[in-house]
Amino acid sequence: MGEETAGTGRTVLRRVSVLGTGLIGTSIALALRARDVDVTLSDPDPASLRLACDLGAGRPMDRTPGSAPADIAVIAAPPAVVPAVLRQAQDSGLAQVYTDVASVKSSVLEGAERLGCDMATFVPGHPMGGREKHGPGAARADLFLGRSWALCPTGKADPGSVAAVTELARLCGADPLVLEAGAHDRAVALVSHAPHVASSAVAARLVSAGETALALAGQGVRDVTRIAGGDPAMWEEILTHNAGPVADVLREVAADLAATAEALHAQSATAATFASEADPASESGSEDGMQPVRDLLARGRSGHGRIPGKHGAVRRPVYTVIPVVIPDEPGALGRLFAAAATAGVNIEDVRIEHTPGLPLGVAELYLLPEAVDTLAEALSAEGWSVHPGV
Ligand SMILES: NC(=O)c1ccc[n+]([C@@H]2O[C@H](COP(=O)([O-])OP(=O)(O)OC[C@H]3O[C@@H](n4cnc5c(N)ncnc54)[C@H](O)[C@@H]3O)[C@@H](O)[C@H]2O)c1
Ligand SMILES: O=C(O)C(=O)C[C@]1(C(=O)O)C=C[C@@H](O)C=C1
Repeated sequence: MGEETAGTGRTVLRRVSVLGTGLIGTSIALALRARDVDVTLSDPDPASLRLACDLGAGRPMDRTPGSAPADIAVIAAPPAVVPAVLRQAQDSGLAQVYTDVASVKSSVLEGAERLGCDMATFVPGHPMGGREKHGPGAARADLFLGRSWALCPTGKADPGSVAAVTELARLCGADPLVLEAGAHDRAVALVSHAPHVASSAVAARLVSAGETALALAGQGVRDVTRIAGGDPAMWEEILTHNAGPVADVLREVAADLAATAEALHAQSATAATFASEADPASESGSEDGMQPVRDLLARGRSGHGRIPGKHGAVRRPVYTVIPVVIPDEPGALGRLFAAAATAGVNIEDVRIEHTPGLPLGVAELYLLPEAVDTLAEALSAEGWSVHPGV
């Protein structure tokens, strides 16, 4: 399970095996590679494995008989298969310590116990970083920077196993947090799983939205519905495995929404009466009717304010975005990237905003702040329409 560095109390991880090279497995592998850990990879989907290797996340696992066990094996597969993958990995002596990353913990632990897994070397985990995209192509080495990483060891876990998985989380830039599996599941029902359903419920309204409404979509609806873009099959699995706690939270959300809808319905009837009778004296009555709405908005603001990480806790690099107008024609993006390369500037990320029917689009280039002036000057000199600071 790795060695302990004398005097530091920290475990040194030299070799980690990642089973499942999707979004989370590949992101963990990339973070570990950046810390010079030797990473071996496996996935039943050869295309995922190949892409993860090509991205520099590690090398394919080679299980020749007698090969030394890795310090840790990370099972980064869908929740339902974790216990079986764990049992098989332990039977083959793949690693000294095992962890997983599934978004639910009680059902994974129950499954592992049921299959007779060795619970001394298994420390279930859940990194609280992710994206609405899946697969290795969406992976990022910085996905877990400044995020919590839940660890849910049972009483049977060896302290050395817990120390090794704690170090794994730290190497990925996360803050390990040890808690009991049931407490974890109730907590993530509140801060992750029910929010996902609420986001889906809002996004589902857009299925039958008219083109005019969609054309008016701004950042608000994009923020509220981003996570609804996640993989439905994965989320069905997560919700099935944490059904009770998620249902409890959703009942409370539904009660707030129902009370708000009721109050607004009554308000709209009152407003219609005002319009026909022009009776300002009854206005105070309508304000009282708005009390449930006022109350929800105030509680919502307070709850939002309680989310940690607003005061510098997140150490994720902050990129500066510079918009560049690009003609809608073949090769335009290639020329833009070539100009950045000539200027010696690395584009960290790029998004394209394109309005169908218009001959132009906007490429939003994500840069390290210190690279902005260099690139803006180089692109302007080549005649590009650059808009830093917009
Ligand atoms: N997506 C997120 O935001 C997020 C965040 C934290 C944790 N998680 C958890 O991480 C796990 C992986 O999710 P993801 O988002 O990376 O999904 P993903 O679809 O990107 O990747 C899952 C990978 O697991 C592989 N796989 C399937 N069966 C396997 C098996 N038997 N053995 C090994 N690999 C197998 C698939 O081929 C795929 O490459 C899930 O348990 C999920 O609950 C997801
Ligand atoms: O940021 C996102 O896209 C996520 O949904 C990530 C998120 C979350 O709810 O925070 C989703 C599920 C995971 O199990 C952990 C993290």
